[in-house]
Amino acid sequence: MTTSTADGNLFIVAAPSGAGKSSLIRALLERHNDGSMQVSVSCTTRAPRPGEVDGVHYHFLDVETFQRKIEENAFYEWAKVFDNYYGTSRLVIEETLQQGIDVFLDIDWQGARQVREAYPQAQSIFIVPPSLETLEQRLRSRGQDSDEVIAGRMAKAQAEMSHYHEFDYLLVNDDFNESLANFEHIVLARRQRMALQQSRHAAKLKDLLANAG
Ligand SMILES: Nc1nc2c(ncn2[C@@H]2O[C@H](COP(=O)(O)OP(=O)(O)O)[C@@H](O)[C@H]2O)c(=O)[nH]1
Ligand SMILES: Nc1ncnc2c1ncn2[C@@H]1O[C@H](COP(=O)(O)OP(=O)(O)O)[C@@H](O)[C@H]1O
Repeated sequence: MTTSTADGNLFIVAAPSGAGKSSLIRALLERHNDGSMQVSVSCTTRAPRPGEVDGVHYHFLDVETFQRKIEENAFYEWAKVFDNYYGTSRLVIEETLQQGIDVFLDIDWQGARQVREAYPQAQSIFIVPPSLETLEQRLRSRGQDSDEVIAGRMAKAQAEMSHYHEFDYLLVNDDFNESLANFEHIVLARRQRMALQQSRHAAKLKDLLANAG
């Protein structure tokens, strides 16, 4: 991907299912609803949960369509998670970043690896629950998955968590408001740093042009 200093920032947010990543991203976007941040809507072959809307929560695709998109190189990253395919649309990410908008990717560790390789300046945040018991309680309280699905997610949680060290930040989501404040701090600090770099570039360029003239 070609980048300019005015590009938006790319944030990877991963967590075991039920740790609270969707809730934290949603709450952050509600606090910054000025169009400067967006969450990427992934494509998936999993069935919609009750209340999930096509194009809002996910783009729900059949396996054949998903595989065709893989062949067309339409995904920035993709992975198989819990026996379903999930992927991030390349075009949407590139266009959104080029508009200077920050993008959040709610993806698993496999996707995070691919994004880091393609876009090393991406910031990655791993969210963990305070305990496995709490994780199970959250999956149950969400009330959207069957016992079988919850058991499968709990079984995979430890495998997902074993990748925490690949991430720039680790956030323990115990008290929600405290986690939200920490999450916001990470995001705003990155923005500030990039803005500072950009202004340094601008100042250097001005000097260079003045000296050349
Ligand atoms: N690699 C990758 N993983 C994704 C993508 N979208 C969602 N996931 C991950 O797939 C897993 C399951 O997501 P989902 O079925 O929505 O369950 P939830 O995490 O319990 O809400 C989570 O770890 C998501 O972060 C994507 O576009 N790419
Ligand atoms: N800090 C927290 N304390 C208590 N409940 C939480 C907290 N964070 C999230 N939850 C709840 O846990 C459930 C799972 O959160 P969700 O954001 O859907 O997880 P994920 O996107 O990581 O799968 C939801 O019912 C959510 O409201």
